[in-house]
Amino acid sequence: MRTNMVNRLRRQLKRPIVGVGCASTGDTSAALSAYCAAARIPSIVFLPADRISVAQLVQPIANGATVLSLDTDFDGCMRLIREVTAELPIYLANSLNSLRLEGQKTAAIEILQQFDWEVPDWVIIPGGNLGNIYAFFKGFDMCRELGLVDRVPRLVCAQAANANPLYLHYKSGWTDFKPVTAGETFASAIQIGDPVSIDRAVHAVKSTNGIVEEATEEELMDAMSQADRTGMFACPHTGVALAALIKLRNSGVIGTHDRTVVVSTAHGLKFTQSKVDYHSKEIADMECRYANPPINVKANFGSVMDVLKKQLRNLSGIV
Ligand SMILES: N[C@@H](CCOP(=O)(O)O)C(=O)O
Repeated sequence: MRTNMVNRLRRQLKRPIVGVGCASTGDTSAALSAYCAAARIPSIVFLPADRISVAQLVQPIANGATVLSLDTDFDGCMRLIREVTAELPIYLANSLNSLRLEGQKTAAIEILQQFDWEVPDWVIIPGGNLGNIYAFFKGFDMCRELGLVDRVPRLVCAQAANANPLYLHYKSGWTDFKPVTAGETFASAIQIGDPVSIDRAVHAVKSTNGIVEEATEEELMDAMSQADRTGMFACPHTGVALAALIKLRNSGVIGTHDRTVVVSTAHGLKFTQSKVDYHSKEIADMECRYANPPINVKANFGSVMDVLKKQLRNLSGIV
């Protein structure tokens, strides 16, 4: 977000802007409140009560934002803040704001730069409000227009099966878009049924010969946990994108030698509860096949040795 631009608008507009606002499932609100605090601009965030993690809730609170915890889902928060910002001089920073996308698109430029300007074959992006996929498209396409690269990657939008309006639209052959009521998902930041950037996302997918894929709760939690086993600490939304990668690889759509980037949208530390539930195998109807629960052991040498010998036998078969 360009806070210098907001500060300029605050001074120059006939009706000066008094603050910056967003509806959020926890990540936009964290970024917005941090930058606003640094730029000394008041921030106002609308959050769906009891639908975001404690770590996500506490970030805007700590940064001094005005936090409205609303008894509705993200789509309800989004509708409300659009109504409110039509009345009050609050600058709406969600992804329907084209200036916001200008900042967001730089992630695509960074990918190309880090790949030494060699275009990856695929970029997989978790999709909720759908500004992200359009911003990536905009960044890649700008680099193509500038002649920095000669093509754009194929984009994959990965949605949770419980909140999959774009996936359904794609599967229907892009016939009339229908918003859905988003069901509960561990990928709570993309628990969105009526995305504001739907048209832009459709444009991004179509223009890149892209794909929309979905992941069930079990698929996304397993994929996240598999990634963690490699030393990452992924969030459930990244799990959705990784599950899409696994599915597209298994079906042969993504080839063995295709260079694929998976976009990770949040840090796993914001979602410790779902990881704890997974590793405790406390999720109904989920096998949790990569669970790694802690072992409770009596605090004496004999008990510790017994457990370790058994464990090492299982791990290496040599003790
Ligand atoms: N996942 C987002 C939802 C807000 O959408 P955007 O339009 O600001 O991208 C969040 O973290 O709040």
